[in-house]
Amino acid sequence: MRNTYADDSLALHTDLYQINMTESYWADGMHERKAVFELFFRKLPFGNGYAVFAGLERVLDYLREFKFSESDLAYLKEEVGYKDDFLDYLRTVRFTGDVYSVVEGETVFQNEPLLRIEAPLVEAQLIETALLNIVNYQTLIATKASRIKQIVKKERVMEFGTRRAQEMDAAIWGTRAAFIGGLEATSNVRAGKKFGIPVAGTHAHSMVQAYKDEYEAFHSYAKRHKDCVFLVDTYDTIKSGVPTAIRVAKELGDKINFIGIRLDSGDIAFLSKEARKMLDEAGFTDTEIVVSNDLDEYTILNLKAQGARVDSWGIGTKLITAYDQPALGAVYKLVAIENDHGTMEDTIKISGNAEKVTTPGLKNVYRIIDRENGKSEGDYITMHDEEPAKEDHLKMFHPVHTYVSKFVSNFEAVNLHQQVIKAGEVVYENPPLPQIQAYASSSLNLLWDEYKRSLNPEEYPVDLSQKCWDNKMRNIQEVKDAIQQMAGK
Ligand SMILES: Nc1ncnc2c1ncn2[C@@H]1O[C@H](COP(=O)(O)OP(=O)(O)OP(=O)(O)O)[C@@H](O)[C@H]1O
Ligand SMILES: O=P(O)(O)OC[C@H]1O[C@H](OP(=O)(O)OP(=O)(O)O)[C@H](O)[C@@H]1O
Ligand SMILES: O=C(O)c1cccnc1
Repeated sequence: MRNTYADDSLALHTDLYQINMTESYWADGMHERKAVFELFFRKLPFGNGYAVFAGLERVLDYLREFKFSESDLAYLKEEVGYKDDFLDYLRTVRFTGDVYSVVEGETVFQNEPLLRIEAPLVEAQLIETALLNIVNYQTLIATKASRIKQIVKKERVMEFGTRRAQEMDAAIWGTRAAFIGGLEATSNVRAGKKFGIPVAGTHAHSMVQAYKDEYEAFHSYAKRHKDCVFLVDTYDTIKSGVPTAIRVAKELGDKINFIGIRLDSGDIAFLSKEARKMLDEAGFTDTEIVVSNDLDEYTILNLKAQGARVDSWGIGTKLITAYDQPALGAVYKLVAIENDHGTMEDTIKISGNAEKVTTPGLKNVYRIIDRENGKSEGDYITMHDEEPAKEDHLKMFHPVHTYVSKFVSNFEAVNLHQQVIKAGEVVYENPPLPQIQAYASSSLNLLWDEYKRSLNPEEYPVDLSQKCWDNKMRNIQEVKDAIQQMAGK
């Protein structure tokens, strides 16, 4: 069974428990209490030394439009059994809060708030699932793309993954995230239309198979397409594919723009070197060799080490599905809530695992940049009312291994958060995508190379201010005292 609705909305793109909690908050009169949630991940993906934030554009669209439609409410009534008074309340819910976020393309790290949501409790609660859904995937793919681009360096990388992506939304938004991470083009035409990403492509084996002959296929392709990249590995790359491509290019001369060839199977290092020799000997020294076939940063690094002659990389499955780590694991945690008397109180989630204990209270995250060398010393998480830019020097220490510390002076402290929504109104205009991509690249330039290497990078410091640390310890102690008191009763 599949139902379609003219007034479909994304408000139900949430977990049932969010609506159940909303019902309790509403029934207990807590729904309007101001709550503060933070969205962050705990561990960098792919063993990488940094991540690239993406997803804000869709988050803003989602929050701007947030509203239960009549068919949503009818479904909740009929299928879940919520009562009319609660449904009448849900009908009025919009997102009216404030959102602070890092911008898309920002280099980000573990345990720092990427978004801070300050809103009435129900609103902040209902949006959790969708926000995580969006940011988890897009940040993961932008990071994977950036990793790949760090290895490729100057050659062009094209995103070829739509056919292998986890359904259509993932292909479209994954492509956008991949572009933010540094890819130059996509084969997905709809992503090109929707986001202005350059589209690019060659042709498939099926075309050669359809004509049953490489010469016929290349000729026919060239008749209608001036820019030609011929796929040369359908039968035999060296004996048939490359010589046929050269023959067609020579015959058609200026009538076509012979961009080059694509290799999609076999030993890419060997074949690319052989093909390069053949193309050069035929006088096509400016032509490009495009390669594809289950590539990722590891294979590319290896191919480069073997001296493969590649000008352009087409990357599908392993990028768009984040093949080696399919989840970022970002979470959304309550850090403060208004109490009965109308003042904000911190909240904490305790865990046996020190790294999983949340850091309570409203916080900011600053990038501490050394004024002398322009490089980033680390990120510094403060309580909301601290102003590290006004300090002469900062003590930065590891949030778990506190003995690891350093003093920094002559620094700039750049607040990574921008207010993107104010009282429900979007107040931030996302820059055009090429600008976001350029920002991602400049943000990465702040990092020393040690944090950017793909294998065993140094751990970038994400430290707490003394005040933040003391506040966390005080909150832990308060919870412990309360538990002890209860146990003693
Ligand atoms: N020289 C190379 N060094 C390391 N890996 C390579 C090299 N050449 C190709 N690969 C990678 O090896 C993997 C498998 O290639 P393989 O040659 O086994 O199969 P294939 O050529 O794809 O076969 P098929 O004809 O079924 O497509 C791919 O991920 C490809 O990118
Ligand atoms: O290998 P990926 O990184 O996932 O990149 C996408 C792949 O999609 C195509 O293969 P496919 O076998 O689907 O079609 P084809 O017959 O056109 O080669 C293309 O040739 C690439 O190999
Ligand atoms: O244009 C191509 O060569 C292409 C596009 C999608 C997937 N594989 C290859």
